[in-house]
Formats: sequence, C-alpha cells, structure tokens
Amino acid sequence: MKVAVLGAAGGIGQALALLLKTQLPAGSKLSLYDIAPVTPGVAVDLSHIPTDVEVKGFAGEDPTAALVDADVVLMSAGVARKPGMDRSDLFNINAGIVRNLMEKVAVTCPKALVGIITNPVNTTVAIAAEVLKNAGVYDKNRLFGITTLDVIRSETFIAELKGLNVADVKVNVIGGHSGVTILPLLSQVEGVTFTDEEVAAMTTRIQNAGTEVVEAKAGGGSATLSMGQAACRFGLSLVRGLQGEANVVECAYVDGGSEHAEFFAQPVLLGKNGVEKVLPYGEISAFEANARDAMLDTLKGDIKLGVEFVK
Ligand SMILES: NC(=O)C1=CN([C@@H]2O[C@H](COP(=O)(O)OP(=O)(O)OC[C@H]3O[C@@H](n4cnc5c(N)ncnc54)[C@H](O)[C@@H]3O)[C@@H](O)[C@H]2O)C=CC1
Ligand SMILES: O=C([O-])CC(=O)C(=O)O
Repeated sequence: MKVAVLGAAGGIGQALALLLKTQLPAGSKLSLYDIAPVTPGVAVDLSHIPTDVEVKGFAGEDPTAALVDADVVLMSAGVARKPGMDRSDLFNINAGIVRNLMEKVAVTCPKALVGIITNPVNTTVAIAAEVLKNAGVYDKNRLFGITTLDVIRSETFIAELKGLNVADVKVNVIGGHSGVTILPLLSQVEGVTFTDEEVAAMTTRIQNAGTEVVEAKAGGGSATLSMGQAACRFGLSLVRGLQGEANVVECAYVDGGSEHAEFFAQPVLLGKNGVEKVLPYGEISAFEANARDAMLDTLKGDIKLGVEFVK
C-alpha cells in the first residue's frame, strides 16, 4: 500500500506523516511531497523511526515522482487561516494549488483514492472533481473531502460535556466543512440526551471549533495536530477498505448522489474501490432538519464556485 501526502512539510503534513509512519500496515510505503526544500529531510527524519514503513521525500515544483503507484493521496498543500479570515478567504490561493496538483494526480495515479484536506473543502473537492472529469478519469467513489476533524471534535466535546468515555461516543457529522454547513447529528448520539440549549450551544461550538484554534494560535496558523490525527484516522480507514476489511465506515464529503447537493458529507462504507456504498444518515431531529435545509444555499454556492473555477 502506498500513501502519498501532498503538503507534507506543513503543520498538518508533518503530523500526519509521523502518525502514518507509526500506524500504516507493515510493508507500506509513505511518499512525502511539498514545494518546500525541507521535505526530503522530513522523510529522512521519519525514516529513523523503527517501523516497517518506507518513507521517501520529494520537493520542488513537480509532485509526479511522489505520486507514482500511489494507492491513496492525502492533500494538505496550501495556505491556512489567520484570525479574522473565513475559510473561503483561502480560495484565491488554494484553488489554483489544488487544481495544479490534481492535474498531476489525474495523469500519474488516476486510480488512487484522493482525500482533500486543503480548505475551503466545500469548494476544493469540486475543483478536484472537475479536473478529473476534464482528464476523463473521474470516479466519484475515489474522491473525498476529509471532514473527520468535525467528527473527532464532536466526539471529544460531547464526551467532555456528558462525562462519557470518549471511545464510546460515535457521532455523524453531515453537510460540508465550514460554518453552518457543519452539522453534527447530536440527536443520534446513543445513551445521552441534550436540552435544546445544549444542542444549540454544542452545534455552534463544533461549527466554530476551527476558529477557536485559529484564534488561540493568534496568527500562527490553524488546527494542525488534531487535523493530523483526523486525517490519519481517515487515511487508515481508506487503507483498511482497500485491503478488504469489512464494515469500515466514515463520514466524508462525497459526490454520493445526495438529494441535497452535488457534494454532501455523510457516512460512507469504504472498500476496495473507495466508496462501496453511501449510507443513509438516518433519522434526524426537527432542529437538525432545519439546520440542514438552511445550509444548502451556502453549500451549493461553495460547490458552484469550484466548478466555475475550473471551467
Ligand atoms: N479539512 C480540514 O478539516 C482542515 C483543513 N485545513 C487546511 O489544510 C491546509 C494546510 O494547513 P496547514 O498544514 O496548517 O498549513 P501549512 O502552511 O503549515 O502547510 C501547508 C504546506 O503546503 C505547502 N504547499 C503550498 N503550496 C504547495 C504546492 N503547490 N505544492 C505542494 N505543497 C505546497 C507549503 O509549503 C506548506 O508546507 C490549509 O488549507 C488549511 O486550511 C486545516 C485544518 C483542518
Ligand atoms: O478552521 C480552519 O481554518 C481549519 C479547519 O478547517 C478546521 O480547523 O476545521
């Protein structure tokens, strides 16, 4: 199994690479790419950790060498938010970065499962899809926006509030990955009840958790370590699916035939071809149905921006 990380010298990329070096199955290959010249050094550094995962690093303008034979590509290349910015403010720089990298993915490893971390995810995934379509290699089951950070935040915050063992808390987060498009389905969390006030406050906290980190880092970037963990969880789930493991389910932002929008985050069953099956997100409360319907104009606008950028 070969996993390529694009943006591997960055805050997320280095954390993710470390976790993958220590957690990928024995015999895996880890390929690190970033425009930053330090990247081969990051690979040398990781290569001293005694696990059976071979690490190689590549720097420069062209990611091709890193992408050859990749089964999974995880992309965090791009710029991150500073206080006062919205994720959509990253579009001007990150849209072109994602487009250019996806053009190389389309040529070099068109069958790879691709997980997009680069923000604004609601839009960059649409950009990635358009690039793959233009190259004639688009397979909707192989492209994912990684929204796992919203899931692990939800698990953490709910366990804290309700005094639960966090390992026991499971929660679906649907929609997209910014502001009101992030919708945790609190009504489905087993074994707990929330007051209306708790639902409103918890939903808002999860939606604003990225901003909570951006403000706490005070100009030094956005979530990197928790995102490294989230991307590792999601990347390992992709690998487990590829290896034929049963019942691997994650929420992800996919082109899954949703009635709500062209791309929509919901639970998916992962397998040897990426998305094996898009799963229903189940019964939701009136509060959640309202929030879902209210997000759709924003989400569809974000998607349209991505489609039009490539056209
Ligand atoms: N999906 C999610 O839940 C989350 C997404 N993000 C997003 O992830 C992205 C990366 O964040 P960080 O790692 O904190 O940023 P960072 O600035 O620490 O790292 C980004 C890396 O991308 C590299 N890069 C820039 N242009 C490139 C190109 N053309 N090719 C290859 N590498 C390139 C830079 O050299 C840098 O090493 C941001 O867009 C951020 O908003 C951040 C947190 C959560
Ligand atoms: O908020 C940001 O800019 C980074 C991000 O996507 C998150 O932390 O969820």
